[in-house]
Amino acid sequence: MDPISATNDLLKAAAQGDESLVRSLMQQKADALYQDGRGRNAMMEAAAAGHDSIVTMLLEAGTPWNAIDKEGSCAGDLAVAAGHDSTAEVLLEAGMRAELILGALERSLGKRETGAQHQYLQQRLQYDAGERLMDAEDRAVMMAWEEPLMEAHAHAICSSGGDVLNVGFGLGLIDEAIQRRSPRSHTIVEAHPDVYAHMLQQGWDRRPGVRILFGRWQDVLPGSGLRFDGVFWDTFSECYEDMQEFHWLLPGLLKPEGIYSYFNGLAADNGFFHMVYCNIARAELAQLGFETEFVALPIDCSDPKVWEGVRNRYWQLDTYLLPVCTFVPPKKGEAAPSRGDHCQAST
Ligand SMILES: C[S@@+](CC[C@H](N)C(=O)[O-])C[C@H]1O[C@@H](n2cnc3c(N)ncnc32)[C@H](O)[C@@H]1O
Repeated sequence: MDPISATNDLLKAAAQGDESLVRSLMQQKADALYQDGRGRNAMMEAAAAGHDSIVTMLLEAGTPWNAIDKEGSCAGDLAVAAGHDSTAEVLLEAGMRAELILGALERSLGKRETGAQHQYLQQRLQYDAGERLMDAEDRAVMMAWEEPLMEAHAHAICSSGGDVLNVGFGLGLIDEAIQRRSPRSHTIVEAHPDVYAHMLQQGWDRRPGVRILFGRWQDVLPGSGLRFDGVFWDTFSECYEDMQEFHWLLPGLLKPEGIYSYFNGLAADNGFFHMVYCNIARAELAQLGFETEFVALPIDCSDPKVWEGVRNRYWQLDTYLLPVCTFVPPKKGEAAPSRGDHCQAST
């Protein structure tokens, strides 16, 4: 059979779940990467119909877990939408494995964007009527629609009422929510000079229990000797590797049973990619001694008016998965987690 006919037949055989035909067509050089008029490849067809073994076969043949069709759905999205939980699980594990290996490879090659943060910190920022904080390139640094999320994050990290740390002030939404809970102390780390000036102008240095550390968390937290009961992390112009680096600091920043939470905007333009990243973060935090649960909160910011004039539409989902990570340090005699463990791609 010629490769074009074999490829067309592969799409049909994958949808129908005919495993032996799929295998035979692959041997006849059918193209598993081919995407038809709707942008669907054979693995997407198999995933939409819940054929786990064919999905596994096509993954092993090199089909990327994260190819998307013309509507922006990947194979995992199609499996989830059709209620095929076990198929979604196969793809979730494949996604985690691939991303962890990629991350480990990039780290070992020293591949990392470092200029973006430097550029951001040099830019002039603008507070738009308290509704949003914008950078000089029309990117929203923080937006008021996040207020209910910040309220929920504050609730999680202030549960013990003790010493609380927030990294990244932005609009100060979470800091207002923390203040309403009157913790014993409230430390805020902020790196941008315009945001810091705004904080001083608003009198944040005189608010009860507040200590402001002006500078990048990378510079002001390591070696500070500070310990907290609750920590929240929400910065801007930093990447997943920066977040990992922050996570490595956590065992030295949190008291036992302390709560850590972060703005969960990982891959927030696709539901399945988002799930993969939530699971990667959970697995990596587990290696550092954290038990993580995600609390699902409905969120609707789909009104186009919200995003008028904003270049980076950083949220596109209808459910927010709020991470609540409890620090359970290893008991005496148990091995302490290390940065090296964390880089394993086998979780
Ligand atoms: C998304 S906003 C935080 C919003 C905040 N959660 C709120 O409730 O309004 C991000 C903030 O982190 C600050 N930031 C960015 N990188 C930082 C870093 N490396 N260290 C400390 N602050 C940083 C930004 O200047 C910005 O004020």
